[in-house]
Amino acid sequence: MGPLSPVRTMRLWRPRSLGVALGVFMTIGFGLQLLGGPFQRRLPGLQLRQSWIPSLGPTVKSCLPRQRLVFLKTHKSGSSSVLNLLHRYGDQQGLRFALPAHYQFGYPKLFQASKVKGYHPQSSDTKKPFHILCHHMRFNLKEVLQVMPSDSFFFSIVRDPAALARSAFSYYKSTSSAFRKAPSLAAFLSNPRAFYRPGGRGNHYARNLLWFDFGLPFPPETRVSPHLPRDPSPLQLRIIPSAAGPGTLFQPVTTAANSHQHPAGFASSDFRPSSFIQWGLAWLDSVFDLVMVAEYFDESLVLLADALCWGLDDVVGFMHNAQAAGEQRLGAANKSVLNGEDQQLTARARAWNNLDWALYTHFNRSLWARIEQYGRSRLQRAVAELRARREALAKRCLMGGEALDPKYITDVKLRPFQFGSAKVLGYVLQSGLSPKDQEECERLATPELQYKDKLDAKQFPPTVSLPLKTSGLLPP
Ligand SMILES: Nc1ncnc2c1ncn2[C@@H]1O[C@H](COP(=O)(O)OS(=O)(=O)O)[C@@H](OP(=O)(O)O)[C@H]1O
Repeated sequence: MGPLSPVRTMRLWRPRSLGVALGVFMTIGFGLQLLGGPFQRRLPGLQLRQSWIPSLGPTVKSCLPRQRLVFLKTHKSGSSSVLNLLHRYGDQQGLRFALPAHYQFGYPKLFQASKVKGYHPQSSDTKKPFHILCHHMRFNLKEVLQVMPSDSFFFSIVRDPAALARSAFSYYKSTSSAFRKAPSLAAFLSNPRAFYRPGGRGNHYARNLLWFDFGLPFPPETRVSPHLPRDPSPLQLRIIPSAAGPGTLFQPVTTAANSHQHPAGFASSDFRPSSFIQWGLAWLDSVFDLVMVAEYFDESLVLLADALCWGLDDVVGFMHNAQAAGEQRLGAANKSVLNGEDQQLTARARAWNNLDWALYTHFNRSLWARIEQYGRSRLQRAVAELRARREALAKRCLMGGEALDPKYITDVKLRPFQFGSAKVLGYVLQSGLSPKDQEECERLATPELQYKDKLDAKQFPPTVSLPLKTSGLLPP
């Protein structure tokens, strides 16, 4: 490997070295606190990513589409819907995917380059043969850079930990020992310590799953605050009027006094992100070019298309991997007025997943800062256009125009993998589609596992064994 550029060197701060740095940092943290102001601002050299400049508008096309991508597919956060658009784009453009031998890269272990099918150690960025790395992993930058060029576009997605907890509890009920013992999510969150043991089987699904997937080290004091289950500051959720429709979601409200510092839930000093967390977030900022927010999925897609210099048609798609009762769960987390029980559950889930809540609010803020840069009304127009195209596609492609219970999906190519305690919804195509529409609609509706198999077969075509010349071995 040639000399490391400062950017690459800094990016190689992997979790273990980060952990040591964090330990040192925490010991001097108090002194730094005395300097006042957010610590992040005192690390000018740490911001490694090129700062993002929004494009000038639809008429000015001065960029080249980016085709080297690392997508950290976090769990239960809308990531399968993103995966579908990556699969489609890479498939149509003939790009090479860094694929796992099965469906994940040794998860929950940290990502290892050796788990990539067809990987051979490469000496330089230019020789790296893959364009897209996007399947489930626990992020490990050093190993990712063995497979992908360091100037790849790094991105990921986060979701409100309360919605994520509802989704994960139902999906991983039998996988996590903590969830398995709990009769309900409400019972679990009312006294998590009664069920949860750190390091217990599958228990990374039960607490701070996003933080885990991002490969960050856990602070030594990862334990329930003595104030739990007291709720953090009263949660208010505001519906954004412009985001009407099924995708209508919320923006955590901040009070006027603290709007630039602490989103709702951090207003209480108990939930102020510690310096440890701040450091982890600053590190992620230095690595990831964009972190999407599931609650603002369409807004995130528009920003993604802009950052990648892709068209809207490249990012428009259908929702994948929704669980049958998911809409109620999603609704519960996003209703403007939550009933007492929902509100308590939401608050408890956010407090229990305190690291994820810090991640989520951090990236929610970054997204909104980016939206401001892009221009709110310009974004609204693009989101409306995206939704109109999605609706038109749904009408053209889908039986019933929407996701259906798997009992209706008889085509194995389209039936989503069923797991967890709720049904996973999928799609049935309209009959009588033209061959062109059939192909396009199938791409949009294909679940992630089947699409991965298709890409795998394309990249690694089965070797055809040559017919043997010995006629004696051939059947008569
Ligand atoms: N576009 C969009 N916006 C908001 N939310 C979305 C979106 N697409 C998928 N989802 C919801 O994300 C949940 C599935 O997440 P993942 O695909 O990451 O799950 S998995 O880890 O790959 O199994 C799953 O949540 P639940 O239904 O609550 O389980 C999906 O409904």
